[in-house]
Amino acid sequence: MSEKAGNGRTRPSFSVQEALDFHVQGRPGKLEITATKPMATQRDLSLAYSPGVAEPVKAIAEDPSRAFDYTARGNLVAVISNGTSILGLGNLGALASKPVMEGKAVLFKRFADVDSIDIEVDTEDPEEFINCVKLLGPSFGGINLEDIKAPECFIIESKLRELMDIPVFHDDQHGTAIIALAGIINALHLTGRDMKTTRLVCNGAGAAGIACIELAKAYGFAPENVILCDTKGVVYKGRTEGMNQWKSAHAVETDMRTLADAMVGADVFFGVSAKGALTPEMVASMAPNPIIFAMANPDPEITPEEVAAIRDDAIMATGRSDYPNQINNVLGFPYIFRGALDVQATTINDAMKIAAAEALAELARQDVPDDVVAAYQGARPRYGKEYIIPVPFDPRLISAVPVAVAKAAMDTGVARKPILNFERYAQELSARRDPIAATFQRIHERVRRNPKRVVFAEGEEEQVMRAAVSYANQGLGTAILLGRDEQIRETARIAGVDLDRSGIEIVNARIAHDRATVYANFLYERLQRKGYLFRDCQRMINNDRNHFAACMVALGDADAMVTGVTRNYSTALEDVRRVIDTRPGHRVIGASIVLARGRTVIVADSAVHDMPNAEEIADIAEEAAKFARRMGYEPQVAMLAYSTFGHPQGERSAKVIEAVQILDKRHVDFEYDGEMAADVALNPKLMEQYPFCRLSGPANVLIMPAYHAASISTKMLQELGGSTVIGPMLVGLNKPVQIVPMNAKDSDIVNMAAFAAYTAA
Ligand SMILES: NC(=O)C1=CN([C@@H]2O[C@H](COP(=O)(O)OP(=O)(O)OC[C@H]3O[C@@H](n4cnc5c(N)ncnc54)[C@H](OP(=O)(O)O)[C@@H]3O)[C@@H](O)[C@H]2O)C=CC1
Ligand SMILES: CC(=O)C(=O)O
Ligand SMILES: [Mg+2]
Repeated sequence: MSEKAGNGRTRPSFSVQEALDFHVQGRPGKLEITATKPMATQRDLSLAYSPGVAEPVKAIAEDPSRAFDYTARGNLVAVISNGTSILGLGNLGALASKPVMEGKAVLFKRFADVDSIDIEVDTEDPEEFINCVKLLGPSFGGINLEDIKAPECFIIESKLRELMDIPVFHDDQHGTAIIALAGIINALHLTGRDMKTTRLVCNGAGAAGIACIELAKAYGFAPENVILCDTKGVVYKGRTEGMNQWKSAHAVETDMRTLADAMVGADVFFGVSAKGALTPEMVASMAPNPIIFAMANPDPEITPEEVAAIRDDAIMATGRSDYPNQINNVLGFPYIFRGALDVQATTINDAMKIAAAEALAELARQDVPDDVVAAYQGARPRYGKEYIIPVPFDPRLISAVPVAVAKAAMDTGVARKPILNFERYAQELSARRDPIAATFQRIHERVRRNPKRVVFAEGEEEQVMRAAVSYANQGLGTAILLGRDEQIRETARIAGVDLDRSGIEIVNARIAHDRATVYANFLYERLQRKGYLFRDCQRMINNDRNHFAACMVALGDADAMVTGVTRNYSTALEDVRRVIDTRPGHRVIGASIVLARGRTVIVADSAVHDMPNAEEIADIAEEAAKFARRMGYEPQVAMLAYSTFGHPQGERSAKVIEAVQILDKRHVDFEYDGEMAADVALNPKLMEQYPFCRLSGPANVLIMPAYHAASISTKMLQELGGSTVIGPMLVGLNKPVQIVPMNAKDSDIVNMAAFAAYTAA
């Protein structure tokens, strides 16, 4: 199910079971480790391990800084917790914190290409914890402490900062403080307030609370205007109950005793405490145009809906991704460490934190360019009440924040390896982004704004049901499960899938008589001169779900279709093509997207043409180039063969050479060349040996000389090369249909359904 959030956006939701299934699927958890060097031959082994490994060992022993050259240390951050304050869930122990820590580790990778590993340390004793982390120093380029409760976290962090020569950063303290500062800089600007006279109440005097107000004061808030509260109420001078030295440092002379007292007339509320801690009455008592950052996770101190019910002049932010204005440290830690690692900083100091906050605040004030709109669910946000801070998916963050952090590190003398050319650095940072993730996000967002009805032809299969539920839950539209009602419900019951929700329809092909006759007539019209009797068509409609589903799409009862898990690809394709034609002026091909080592290439034709002739190869190249553009890439098409520019000669290569000549005659509007071998197409050094080659860089579209080459190479890459292969996607049909591989997981099916919906007119 999906709910409406602010800004007219759809808020995807999920069930407890879905969250658990997400973690259990495939390899349990969210992380694995892959090698960056080949480990195939005896020589590889003797270089990677004994005896070759002795050489970097000796070099590092002589000069420790060489560890950044010869090991993964320079890009490796440990996410370390003892689980004493997991999100806002409390002290649930080291082991229970592992899903969060794995999550932080993968966010490091996803957003900033920082390698990261989680470490859960099973002790509540600060001394033991400090000793453990201190001894891990040689392994990492940085330490991200996480979800350690106050006040122990202060002792732990300050001691480790003293003991270690790499950045030690307690994310719940400084990450939160940095993002909150970024948000408050803009919120004050929008409400015309002066920081020096603004009254701030912070509820929560733990890791996040203390750090938030410390940074706010360092930036200009007057100490007397900042009131700190905890479970005992206001932290006032002279209070003895539940105090510690970190709270005492922020105690003020006041008669206020409760949060409710403090909130009267307050300009700003920071919540880093617990769900529901702020009441509507307290919000009502705040100053005009109040600023409310309810940052507790997973549930905020008060919801935006509750605030909106009381007053409409508030600037509202939460820690969650499903409301506007997410004040969450995910906006900070990946990029702050990226910048710190890139200059081999010895620490993350205040100047670096403030630089990060200012860079974030500045980004929200800039116009959102076209290629960034997708990150904002398709809406182009404008700096204002509902947009004071960028979203974590904003692709500009990776170049904006690390640059600011690295510069500040250099300016304050903590950078061991200065950046020499910041323009080039910003470009390198952008290249670290995973383009396909952004593409799929764009596809999902586009569909969410214009939801579609997708028929899932194999509705009785468990993974298909899960995909359908996820499709509907993500707000992508209506998922129609085709199959026997009884059978679908029984399988769903056993698998624990809840189908009784809006956005899911079950259609029983056998008893949907009214449409079945229409479909049979439609099919008979198409096939009567191809050797089919009416009876045959009736049978296909009644007994075969691919034909039924394809007719639904052909006749407008559904917008798009997904099938494939129960039948091999070519059979499913034959079924579909009996019902749906090629789009005029197009050619039906399969295009696979291969993601390998930060690179994305499109491979075609990976589904349809067995042994294409030259004309067909040229058509495939044109269709694949269009597909590439649709996916957001400017095509650079390599026409592949086993030969390169005429050597060695052979029959298949001759067809590819002819295809290139055909494209020349067609004056197509994209870069292409060939014939060439795959290594020449992909490796710029090899390409340099052919200076006349018309490609301006490594190819991103590879046209295979035949189906077998496409199929074998993509499947080998998937199985042996550690690459992700998406597809083949069917391109060129007149109606959107996608066929998934038989081993597709529910997430693959959802992606294909979303892609089919995206291409539905
Ligand atoms: N949005 C974001 O990016 C982040 C959000 N957070 C959220 O902030 C919250 C606190 O995290 P953290 O600082 O790490 O935790 P800590 O355990 O270090 O501190 C918790 C603090 O909250 C106070 N507190 C708890 N419940 C209440 C309540 N009902 N009313 C008033 N004060 C309360 C505690 O009071 P006392 O001292 O009296 O026990 C303590 O001071 C969590 O919900 C967490 O999810 C944290 C980091 C980042
Ligand atoms: C976001 C985060 O780190 C927390 O809630 O603890
Ligand atoms: Mg945390």
